[in-house]
Formats: sequence, structure tokens, C-alpha cells
Amino acid sequence: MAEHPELSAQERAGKAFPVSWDQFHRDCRALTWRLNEVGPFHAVIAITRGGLVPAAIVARELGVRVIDTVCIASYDHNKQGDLNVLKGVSPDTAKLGGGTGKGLLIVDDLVDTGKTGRMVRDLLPDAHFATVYAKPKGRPLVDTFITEVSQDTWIFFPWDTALSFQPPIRDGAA
Ligand SMILES: O=P(O)(O)OC[C@H]1O[C@H](OP(=O)(O)OP(=O)(O)O)[C@H](O)[C@@H]1O
Ligand code: HPA
Ligand SMILES: [Mg+2]
Repeated sequence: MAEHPELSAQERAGKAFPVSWDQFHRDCRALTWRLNEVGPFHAVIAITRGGLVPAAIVARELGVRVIDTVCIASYDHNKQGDLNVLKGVSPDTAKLGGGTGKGLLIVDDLVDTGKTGRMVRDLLPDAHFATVYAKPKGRPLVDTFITEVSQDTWIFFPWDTALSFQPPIRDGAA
């Protein structure tokens, strides 16, 4: 924010890819169709906070009731800082995955630079890592995803946005 105070969040973020709740739910179900071919999984691990929403939908569709979290913070709005692991997997979940994550499903909303994905891969190298969306830099870290967007696209999730008035296109709307 301090670097470009005159630009909107969207302008700073490059191309915008807004996702509605409907679209997100559909994409999570599409992801689960693919994951259903790979499982079964002992547990689902959500990378908070963005992974909580797809993890709930995927776990519901796969019939998995053991759900854990890995809590990682890095972005302050659209600027990434140092990664901070606030909480790892619980001892029960670690035991289910034999210490390396085998048979566990890690879910996040997206991979961007892949830094978060690299960290969870280091924590649980044998787990299956799934995201709904992927950008090219992070894509090699993901086992299963649904939609790829370009690196300069910013995905706007429904829990981060609200309906608002848009000026007509001919008046200069993006
Ligand atoms: O591939 P990367 O460049 O590491 O970026 C991807 C991560 O960034 C976002 O999380 P964020 O750290 O913003 O936290 P949040 O999920 O709580 O919003 C997103 O939910 C991913 O977890
Ligand atoms: N959208 C929302 N959060 C994010 C993104 C994105 O494109 N990249 C990293 N965190
Ligand atoms: Mg996240």
C-alpha cells in the first residue's frame, strides 16, 4: 500500500480474476472428482486460512471427517512477507500419516509463488497436495489442481470481496 498509494488493489495486482461462491463451490467439486481417483485419504489438512473453505467442501465430498490445519501466514493483502508457521499438524494427524504425510490430503485455495506449497511439502513430503487454482511458479509443487491462471493475475476470493457498484465500461471501467 505504501509503495503505490495512488493505485487500486486491482491495478497493483495486474489482471483480476474474481471468483463467486457458486464458481468456487463448482471448482471444489471438480477438484474432488479428481481427488476421488487418488485417495482414499486418512485426513484432510487445510492450510489456513484460505484452505479452510475448499477443505470443508472436499472433505464433505470425500466423506473424510478427520480435518486438521497447518496455520501459515505470509501475505499482507497482496504483498508476501516471510512465511510464519503458527501451528503445525497435530500429533494424531502426524501419526495417521506415518510421520511423512502418506495418505494425507493437504488442501489450499491456490499456489502462487509456491513458497507456502514448498513449506508444506517440506513438513509432509509424502502427502498429496491439492489446490483449486494454480499460477505457473507454484504449479510444479501441486499434485492436483483445477484451474491455472497467469502469474500476473490476482484471484479475488468470495470471502475477501463484496458486491459493489461498477461504472459502465464505456466510462472507463476495467
Ligand atoms: O504460493 P504462495 O506465493 O506462497 O501463495 C499462496 C498462499 O498465499 C495465500 O495465503 P496467505 O498467506 O495470504 O494467508 P491466508 O490464507 O490466511 O489468506 C493463499 O491462501 C496461499 O496459502
Ligand atoms: N489471490 C488471493 N490471495 C493470494 C493470491 C491471489 O492471487 N496469491 C497469493 N495469495
Ligand atoms: Mg493461505
